[in-house]
Amino acid sequence: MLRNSLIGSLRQIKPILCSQSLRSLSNGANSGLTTIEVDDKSGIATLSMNLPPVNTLTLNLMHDLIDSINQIECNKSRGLILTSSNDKVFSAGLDLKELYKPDQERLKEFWTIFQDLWLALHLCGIPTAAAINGHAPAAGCIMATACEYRVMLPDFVIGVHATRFSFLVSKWMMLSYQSVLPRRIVERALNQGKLFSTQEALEVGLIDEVAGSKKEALAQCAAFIGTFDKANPIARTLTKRMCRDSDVTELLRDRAGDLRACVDYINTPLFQEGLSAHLEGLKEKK
Ligand SMILES: CCCCCCCC/C=C\C/C=C/C(=O)SCCNC(=O)CCNC(=O)[C@H](O)C(C)(C)COP(=O)(O)OP(=O)(O)OC[C@H]1O[C@@H](n2cnc3c(N)ncnc32)[C@H](O)[C@@H]1OP(=O)(O)O
Repeated sequence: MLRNSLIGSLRQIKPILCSQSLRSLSNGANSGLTTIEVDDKSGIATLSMNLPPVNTLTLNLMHDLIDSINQIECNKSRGLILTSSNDKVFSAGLDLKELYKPDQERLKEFWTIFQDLWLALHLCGIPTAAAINGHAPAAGCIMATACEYRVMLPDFVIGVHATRFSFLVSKWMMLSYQSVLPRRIVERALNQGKLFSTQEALEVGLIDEVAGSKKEALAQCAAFIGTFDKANPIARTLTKRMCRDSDVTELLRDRAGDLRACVDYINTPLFQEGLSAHLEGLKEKK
């Protein structure tokens, strides 16, 4: 909804066509892999990913996330906090099984919805924060960096470790990382395939705060969202979009080209062999 109107004109404010009332958030036609809770006092919506065991970004979870983000925006919540119902994993990133020997049409659909999810989070008109209450590797980290603020619990890891198993990332994913971290740190971390511990992530600025518990993390995210109380919401939204314009345009100017490059790369023996070894490694861990 909002995202689609932005594709036409990034600088325009979407007319609010949504008619649901603030407290009547339901998960409508989605698969129920996300839940939305709106705090009565603050009006802030907490969006939880709920796909056991590790919130892998499957087609259905990504669909539900986009649907939920749209609902939260349409219901004029004051802000959105993204978190997980799992107490060890925020999100394990893209569902690796979708990338292994993929059906070509399904792979195109999968990558397109991943692009859509990134756009939905990146362009969300209301303030966004991530309460990272577990590990956040790869696309889990990219989702967190698409939010405006990150609070993380101790003893977990976050980062884009794609090169460890011969994956590349698209430029828009790198830009998302780079919107939070200095370029030299991103270059090094991406090339190393580095996963940062919570403490390291705080030190480099990948996260903004550490919290002692999920409850505290949610409270810290809510406090961040409260810092915009004096800003006019429309001016804030326009300013956010202006700040993010170049990163978003990088994807929008050639979405089809990005899709082609990704599909081509995923089909290479280099990628498939690296992925196969990675999947074996995950099995052998047990
Ligand atoms: C020119 C441009 C080219 C661009 C080309 C683009 C190509 C795409 C490439 C890049 C983008 C990639 C983005 C990604 O997000 S890829 C996903 C990367 N994620 C990971 O590697 C995470 C792997 N998982 C883990 O490290 C751990 O699971 C954990 C730390 C998240 C949690 O550990 P733990 O609690 O111990 O759980 P388990 O490891 O036991 O896992 C439980 C269960 O879940 C399975 N699983 C875990 N992660 C994934 C996953 N990402 N996809 C699918 N399945 C996953 C795991 O195998 C276990 O399964 P089980 O044995 O059947 O129980």
